[in-house]
Order: sequence, then structure tokens, then C-alpha cells
Amino acid sequence: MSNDNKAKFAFGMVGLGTMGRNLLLNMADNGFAVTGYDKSEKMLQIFEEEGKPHNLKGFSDIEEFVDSLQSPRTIILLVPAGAIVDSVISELLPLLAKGDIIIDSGNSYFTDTSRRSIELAEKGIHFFGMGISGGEEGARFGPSMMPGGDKQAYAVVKDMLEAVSAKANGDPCVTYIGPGASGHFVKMTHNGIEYAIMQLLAEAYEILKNGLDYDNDQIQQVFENWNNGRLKSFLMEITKDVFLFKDVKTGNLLVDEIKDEAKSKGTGKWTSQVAMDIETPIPSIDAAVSTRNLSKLKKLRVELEKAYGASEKIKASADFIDDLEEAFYFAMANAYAQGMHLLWKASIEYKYELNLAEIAKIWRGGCIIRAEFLEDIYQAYKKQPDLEHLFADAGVQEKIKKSLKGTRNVVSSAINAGIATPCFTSALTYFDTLKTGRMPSNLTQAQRDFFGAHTFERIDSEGIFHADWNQKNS
Ligand SMILES: NC(=O)C1=CN([C@@H]2O[C@H](COP(=O)(O)OP(=O)(O)OC[C@H]3O[C@@H](n4cnc5c(N)ncnc54)[C@H](OP(=O)(O)O)[C@@H]3O)[C@@H](O)[C@H]2O)C=CC1
Ligand SMILES: O=C(CO)[C@H](O)[C@H](O)COP(=O)(O)O
Repeated sequence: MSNDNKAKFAFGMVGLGTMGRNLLLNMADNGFAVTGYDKSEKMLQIFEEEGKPHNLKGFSDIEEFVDSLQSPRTIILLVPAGAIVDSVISELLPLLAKGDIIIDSGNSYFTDTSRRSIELAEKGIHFFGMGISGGEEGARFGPSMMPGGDKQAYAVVKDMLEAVSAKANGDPCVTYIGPGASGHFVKMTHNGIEYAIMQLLAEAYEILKNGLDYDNDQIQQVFENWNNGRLKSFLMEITKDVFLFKDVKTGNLLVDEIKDEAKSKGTGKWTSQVAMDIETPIPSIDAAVSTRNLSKLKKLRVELEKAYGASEKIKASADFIDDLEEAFYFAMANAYAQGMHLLWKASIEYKYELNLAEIAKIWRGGCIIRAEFLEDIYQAYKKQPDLEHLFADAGVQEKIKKSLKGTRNVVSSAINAGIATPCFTSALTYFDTLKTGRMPSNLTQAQRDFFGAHTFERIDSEGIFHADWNQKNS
């Protein structure tokens, strides 16, 4: 294949869907010579239409696409995760030369990324996995990006990534995350946190709507007020706007016309699965994943509501909405703290050398979980880079302590009214367990040793012990 560097494109994109097309347009806006390839003629047409101001052209022939790129070729993949990524890599490989770079920017599972890195390194191809967040708008005007893996390859794309990324307080929302599949691990964890915050917003909605009988205008107002304070975040902002959006078909608010069954693509589930594997509790994220699955049991839920009765109203005090704000702050802090704790553990487990302050820093802008609270997280890890858990930071501790009274009131009120608040409730239970100096786990150990001779450790001497529990000695 000829490639004499007279070709003009510095970067090529495979996949011109929502993310790929918008990221390419963003790159073109920033002065980079770019082109794209997609199997779908329709996607190519949309890309060329939207890329008219930059005279952008795409390819439907992969060989011509690869041939149009400068050497070493830098190709970004934004195709659906899984087998498609392997199939695209297989198509590209015979057309590439040693030293070329492939960046997988989709939501690939991190162990797939590890495998691909090793396989491609053997063939002399630089590969790195780069999580990207911000949805369509972020990709178009500034996402947060989490590249990890081949550092040599990162050096080639660093300036471009910094140019196209979102900026928070003037800093680019991209940084080299670490070796191996760390970029995709961090993006997966980002999505786990995203699931938990979205679930908390849904539970706050449920409390306001079914617990307090608020109408959509009142609910919108609560979210708007919160977004003007310390709960300011991208997800809060879009949620308040959901409560303004009319359905063209019925004239009602569109949110009321949408089925109550949540779908998912898998990143939240992966976060929970991996956290179990490396024994790091993230119950807020687990609750969010399970609740999406519960939502799918529509027929059974309707049947059981008839059998057991629906939830009741909350007997709210005058300052209940202030308590709900405190509860939201508390539970949101738990979601971030659990995600950061997972990263802390993964860094040790997989030797990712993660800089947690830098990760919080690049999440302050561009991504779906951007929030005022990330500034507190950033400052905490900047001050103490080895901090095991966010709740051990003195500044965060003060704020958590102040939010506890309201949180306990909201959680107990919801429980008494039979209103399901799995994410609020699990956050409080997680916190209460985490601050319990002596847990009842001694009993669990006794039981394990009783029925299975699994042994236990003693508080008064080192070593492993076993008791003959069936011998009555009392
Ligand atoms: N949407 C979002 O908000 C975000 C998505 N992501 C991740 O980014 C990746 C892309 O997502 P998104 O842009 O939303 O997906 P889309 O489905 O919008 O776009 C994917 C594009 O890839 C094309 N494609 C599929 N197979 C091939 C192939 N073998 N060769 C060339 N092109 C191919 C598709 O064409 P066709 O439609 O014809 O199959 C489509 O145009 C995913 O991993 C997703 O999880 C990450 C962050 C945010
Ligand atoms: O990566 C993203 C944002 O950062 C995607 O929007 C996310 O994959 C959506 O996930 P799901 O479909 O499982 O809700």
C-alpha cells in the first residue's frame, strides 16, 4: 500500500456515529486535518453535511481511508464496544505498518483492552484505550478524556487531545491515566458513578412526586434551586430541563409519556462485577445497577403493587426539602467516594499508578459526572495523594457530618412510607458500616468455622484458630 506522506490527514476516525462524528468535527474546528471511515453511507453523508464548513470528506473504503493518513497513522475507533472493535482491528491490521497508532475510544471492557494492547504490541502497533465522556455535546465542543496505555503513542496525540478537550478552570480535561487498560478502567468507574447519581435523581423525583405530591413544575423548581447551590452538576442541570420538555404528540411533559423501564449498555454492571472481584464495596453503584434491572420487571411490579399496596405519602416537616438536599449531598458524596475507593484499590491491584487528584481534576469539566463536588474531591487527593478513602479527608468529613441529620430523616421517612430509595438507603448503610469500629463479623467467622472448619483469627493472639463448636463447653 502506498503512503508517501503527501496525504493530508493527521487523524482518522473509524465510526462516524454520535461520538465519532462529533469528535472529528471538534478536531476540525481546532485546526486538525481529519477524515473518517464508516460502513454506513448514511453516516458518511451526515458527516460530510455537518463538516461542510471544513470541507470534510469521509471514506466508505477502508483501504483508501488508511492510505489517506500521514505516517505514522493515528486512527481513533468510536464504534460499539465488543466484537466490533476486534473486527475493525482485524480489517485495519493488514493495511497498517509498524509504528502506527490505534486509539480505542469506545466503552470497551478493560480486559479486552489489555488483550488488544498485548496482541497489537507484538505486531509493532501502538495501542491505547481511551475513555471519553460528555455525550454528543461533549464530543462536539469539549469532552473529558481518559487515555491509558502506550505512553509513546500518547505523546503523539497529547497536544490534539488537550486542544479538543473541555477546560475546567483553564485546565484541559484530559491527562495520561496510566499503563495498560487503566484509561478504560477509569471510564468504566466514571460510568458506575454516573449510574448512581442518575438513580439518586430518580429517587429524589419519586420522593417529591409520590411522597410529597409535588407536580412537575414544583419538581422542576426544586432541581433548579439545587442546581444553583452545592449540588450543581451536569446531571442536575439536564434533569431540571427534562421537567420543562413538552411532548409534541400529547402536549404533556414528555417525561410522563416514557415507560418506567431503564435500559443499559453494561458499563455500570461491569463496575459492580469488577468491584466484587477486587473486594471493594460500592453499594451505591450496585443499587443503581440492580434498580435498573428491577425496573425491567414491570409485569411483576404491577401485580405485586396490587397484592401489597402502593406507597404512602410522607408526613413532611416544613424543612423536609432542606433535609432532602442534605440527603442528596450525602448520597452523591457516597457515590463519588465509592468510585474513587474502587480506583484506589484497582491502582494497587492492577499496578495502574493512578493519580486520583488528576482523575478528579479532568472530571470537573466535559464529562457526564462533572459537578461542583469534584473540586472538593480534587483538593482532597491533591493534599493527600495516597488517601485511601475520601471520607477520611478532614474537609469532606465536616460536610458529611452536617448532612447526616437530614439524610437520616429522609431515609427513615421514605422507608416508613414504603417509598423505594435503594441508592439513598444503601449510601447511609454503607456509611454507617464504614464508621463502625467493631462490626458483627466476628459472628460470621464463628459460623463459618462452626459449619465448615473455615478457621478464624483471635483478637488476643496471632495465628489461625479452629474450635470444636459441637462440643458443648458452656
Ligand atoms: N453515545 C454516547 O453518549 C457515548 C458513547 N460512548 C461509546 O462510544 C462508542 C461509540 O458510541 P456511539 O457513537 O454512541 O455509537 P453509534 O452507534 O452512534 O456510532 C457507531 C458507528 O460505528 C459504525 N460502525 C459499526 N461497525 C462498524 C465497522 N465494522 N466499521 C466501521 N464503522 C462501523 C456504526 O455504523 P452502523 O450504524 O451502520 O452500524 C455507527 O455509525 C461506544 O463504545 C459507546 O459506548 C462513549 C461515551 C458516550
Ligand atoms: O459512556 C457514556 C457516558 O459517559 C454513555 O452515555 C453511557 O454508556 C450510557 O450508558 P448506559 O446506556 O448503560 O446507560
